[in-house]
Amino acid sequence: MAALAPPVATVRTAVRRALAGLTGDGPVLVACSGGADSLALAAATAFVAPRSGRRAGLVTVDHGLQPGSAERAGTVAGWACEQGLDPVDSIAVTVDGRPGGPEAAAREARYQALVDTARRHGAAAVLLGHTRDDQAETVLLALARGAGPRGLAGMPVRRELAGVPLLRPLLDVSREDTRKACAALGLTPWEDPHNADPAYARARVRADVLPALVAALGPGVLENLARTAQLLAADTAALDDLAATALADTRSPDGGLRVDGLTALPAAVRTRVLHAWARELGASPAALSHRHVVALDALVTHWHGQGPVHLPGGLRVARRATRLTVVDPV
Ligand SMILES: Nc1ncnc2c1ncn2[C@@H]1O[C@H](COP(=O)(O)OP(=O)(O)OP(=O)(O)O)[C@@H](O)[C@H]1O
Repeated sequence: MAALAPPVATVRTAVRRALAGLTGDGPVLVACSGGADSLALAAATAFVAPRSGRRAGLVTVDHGLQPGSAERAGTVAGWACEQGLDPVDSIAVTVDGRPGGPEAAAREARYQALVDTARRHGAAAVLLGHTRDDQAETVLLALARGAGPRGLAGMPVRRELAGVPLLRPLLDVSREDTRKACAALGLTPWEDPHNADPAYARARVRADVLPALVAALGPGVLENLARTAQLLAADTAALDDLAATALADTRSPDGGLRVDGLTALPAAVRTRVLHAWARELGASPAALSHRHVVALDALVTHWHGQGPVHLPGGLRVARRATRLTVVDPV
């Protein structure tokens, strides 16, 4: 018997670990674009899942944004059926008419389709193919825009969207290994032209910045960036827990927040409380910025009678005596 190529074993081990932590007995669905990362993930899942007593299927989304996208989706779905993956779905989505740029609109449509499909099949989880290299890129992009620990924590290994667990089993696996695993299995990945398009910041980081970092600082730099994300994810989760408790403790009966309770908190917890409260009031997370939270915090720590703080969504928050409270829009 031919020896198993090490990258194939690496990807299978990562998938085995992810499946071991799952509850519920529905199938897992691999979200597969046909690119090297999610193709290697799908091949590994087709091998590992049945041996772990779990059904595995695949979903591929056709965004309809590039010529030939329907054929690509059909090829991926056909391959998946040959691998014994079941169920297999190819979902066409409409990206036009959604808010945000084309990339954000495509992502939103894709996640919606993935979650809808998972719910339809009662899936235990959706598996995404993000790798360690994707995580390193995410951390660098977050650093470049001055993100806080939440941004630097990168993409989580697990999160829930509309009640569906989304897992990223390959966050510790390099892109080089997913490519090598595909080659060892005789699979030809689809090359997404967007990945090489210098119009996108992520593509420029991938093509220019990461290779320069590796050349200057050595090959360990990608693993180190991903580790930074992991460490910050743990710290962020702990601070979020503290903030949730503090938010409950500082609420006043009218739904506002007590200034004395806020003043007693460390800044890292207080700003999280203010951020969480603003979201709860209806400020959209995408529009709520560091500047808004700093202005809310100043109502607590640098009070000199200043006027209300304007938050996204037309909300206004003012200090009234010893409370922060929502005031009527102008
Ligand atoms: N069209 C799609 N259909 C289904 N899943 C997708 C699609 N596009 C992306 N995904 C999922 O999202 C993950 C991240 O995709 P993205 O395009 O951001 O990264 P990538 O590194 O190019 O991944 P890949 O090599 O798998 O295409 C993919 O690995 C896959 O799990």
